[in-house]
Order: sequence, then structure tokens, then C-alpha cells
Amino acid sequence: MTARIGVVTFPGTLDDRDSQRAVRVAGAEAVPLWHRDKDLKQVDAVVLPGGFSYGDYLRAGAISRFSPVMESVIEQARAGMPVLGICNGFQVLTEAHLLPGAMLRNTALHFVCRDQRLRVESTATDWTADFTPGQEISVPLKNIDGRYTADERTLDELEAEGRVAFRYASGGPARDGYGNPNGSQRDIAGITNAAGNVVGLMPHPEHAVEPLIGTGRTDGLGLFTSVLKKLVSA
Ligand SMILES: NC(=O)CC[C@H](N)C(=O)O
Repeated sequence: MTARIGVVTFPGTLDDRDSQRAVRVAGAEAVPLWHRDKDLKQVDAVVLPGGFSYGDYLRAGAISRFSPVMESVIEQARAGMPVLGICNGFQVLTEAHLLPGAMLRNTALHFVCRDQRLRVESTATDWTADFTPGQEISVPLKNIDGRYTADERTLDELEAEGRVAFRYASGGPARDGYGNPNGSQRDIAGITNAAGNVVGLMPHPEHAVEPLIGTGRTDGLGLFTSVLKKLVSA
């Protein structure tokens, strides 16, 4: 049976169509979910895509967190359903306290848009099992509130528990996408919850799944194929 992956659209969401497409390219059925719906239509997993949900008013993700759809997503995520938050979706996940920490304005105080090199740090999550630890990938990044921040204790805990899923890669020139683009603490680009079913990351894997588009890289596809394997084996 084909796995069903829900993709949430909030008012102001930008990347729901690309996320749906990525889900389909990976081999699953994409199920559109609307922010006002509590009914998750029996999906097996949920993607919270990027954009400016509710216009990023108050703080990115601060209003979306209280939407009817999030009530159900929070409940299901706590029960073990795989949830991926991309960029604005990651901001929503921190606001919803499904992931620790918060996103501050980039240190340079402006919007950054570029291809970004990442190192996969943990493959022990529902969304990263198809990668190899230490693998470098390149996917687009585009945000203004991307500076991941948490208190030292939380950061130490994330590191000790292997919950840093992606880090901004160093070791090459900025023009090739290396380096920390937004001042995130400890170069953190993505994290997971303790159970490994909820993952948030700032860069956009859904924009790098087809060889004919953009840089021609398909480095982002691994997140979507990873969750499929998990769902099929469940
Ligand atoms: N691409 C996005 O999802 C943008 C996220 C967010 N609203 C920001 O600018 O930080």
C-alpha cells in the first residue's frame, strides 16, 4: 500500500507544492492538509513546509502553532508519527515545543538565499536513515530567521544524545555553500526529538529532489525516501 504523507498549508505557506512533489517523487501519496482542519485524513506522516505562515506575525511560527491542524499534529507526533518541519516548519515545531530551542534573526540581519552544504550528523531518525553519517549534501537555503538558538544545557543535551541531525558544513569556500549562513549555535542546521520521529531543519530538501531542476542535485530526496522505508517496515 502506498504511504500517505500529509503536507500542511497555512496562509502564507510557500513551499507546499514542492513538498507535495518531493513526496510523490519519493514514491508516496501527497495529501494536502489545510490549517483549519483538525482531521489529518489518516496520513502516515506530516510535512510542515516553508514560507511565512500567518505572515510571520509576532514571531515566525508563533501563530501557526495554535492552528487547528497543529493540535492534531502535536498529538500524533507525541504518539510517534513522523513529522518533518522545513524552515518555517522548523520554526513552527520549536514554537509548538515539539523541538527545543528557538530561531532568531540571522546575525547578518538580512535574508540569505543560496545553495548550502550540510553534513548529515545523525542517521538515527525517521527522516535521515537513508543517508550515511558524515555525508555532505547540498540543498537550497532561504530564510531571515534562521539562527538556531538554545541554552547551553539544551545544546549539550542535543549533542550528547546525538540529536543534531544536520550541521552547516565547513571546510570549503562560501561561494560553494560552505559555512554557517545565519549564526546558528554550534552550526546546527537541523535537530530531532528524542524519539527520532520529529525532525526540523532550516535548509530546503524539497527543492533538491529532481535532476532537471535547479543545480540538478537530488540530495534532498533522502529525507523523503527515509521516511517511506520507515513507514513500509512499520
Ligand atoms: N523559506 C522559509 O521558510 C522562510 C522561513 C521564515 N519565515 C524566515 O524567513 O526565516
